[in-house]
Amino acid sequence: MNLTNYKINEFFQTIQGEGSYTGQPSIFIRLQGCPVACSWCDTKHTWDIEPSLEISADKLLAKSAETEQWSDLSVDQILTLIVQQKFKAKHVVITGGEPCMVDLTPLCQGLEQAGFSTQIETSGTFEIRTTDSCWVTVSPKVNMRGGYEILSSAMKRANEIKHPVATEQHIDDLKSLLLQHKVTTTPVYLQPISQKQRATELAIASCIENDWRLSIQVHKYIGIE
Ligand SMILES: C[S@@+](CC[C@H](N)C(=O)[O-])C[C@H]1O[C@@H](n2cnc3c(N)ncnc32)[C@H](O)[C@@H]1O
Ligand SMILES: Nc1nc2[nH]cc(C(=O)O)c2c(=O)[nH]1
Ligand code: SF4
Ligand SMILES: [Mg+2]
Repeated sequence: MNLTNYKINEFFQTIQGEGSYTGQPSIFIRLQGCPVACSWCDTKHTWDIEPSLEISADKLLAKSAETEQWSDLSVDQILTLIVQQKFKAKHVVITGGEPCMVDLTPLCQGLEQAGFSTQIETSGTFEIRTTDSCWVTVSPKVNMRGGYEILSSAMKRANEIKHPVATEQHIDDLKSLLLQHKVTTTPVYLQPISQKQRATELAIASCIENDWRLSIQVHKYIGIE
């Protein structure tokens, strides 16, 4: 029995739309809570953990819109829900919010023992606690509110770095970060912020210039979750 609990904002099956796993059928587990406060964040409804907004697992599954409501579920409950929902995907993406505010090891262990591959999406501002086999996507947030710094251990653990960009400053920030943390072999993706045309053009040009890869949030272009 694994009774570690996680605060979950959303739980759904879709196609991974970002990074190396783009196109992979995936079950998404979106955790509640993030203090990093990126101004352009597309999941601001996950920032606060408001005790009065706790809901049951049934209500979580019935959610049809993005809300700040969350549900407190154990690893065993999560595994049961995956079976009940008849989800077919074999890959699980744990995102947020900032999932690394909590220890993800019990959740990833439980999922991997049940036959799933696991991936986490993180800002790299908290220690990454997960299994060795988990695929870690670090999307560094430089100089965010509260003075969050990217942990050197997160940059080392990253299987891929996915940097949101809209301005030349973001490109310069990324170059400094890669130099500072001596990143040479980890695949680097640029992700245009909010599908903006200028951001996309900048990302394309910078990918070609630096031999980085482009991640365009495919799900937003095709109108899926
Ligand atoms: C919502 S975050 C949650 C996980 C974690 N807090 C993080 O920032 O990596 C998931 C991914 O979406 C990216 N993202 C958030 N808002 C975005 C936006 N408006 N445009 C492009 N990417 C965005 C983040 O950089 C991150 O790679
Ligand atoms: N389809 C889809 N792919 C994604 N990849 C990362 C996402 C995220 O919000 O972390 C995300 C998301 O919200 N939807
Ligand atoms: S770290 Fe992630 S979830 Fe938190 S504000 Fe930034 S993009 Fe949003
Ligand atoms: Mg998203």
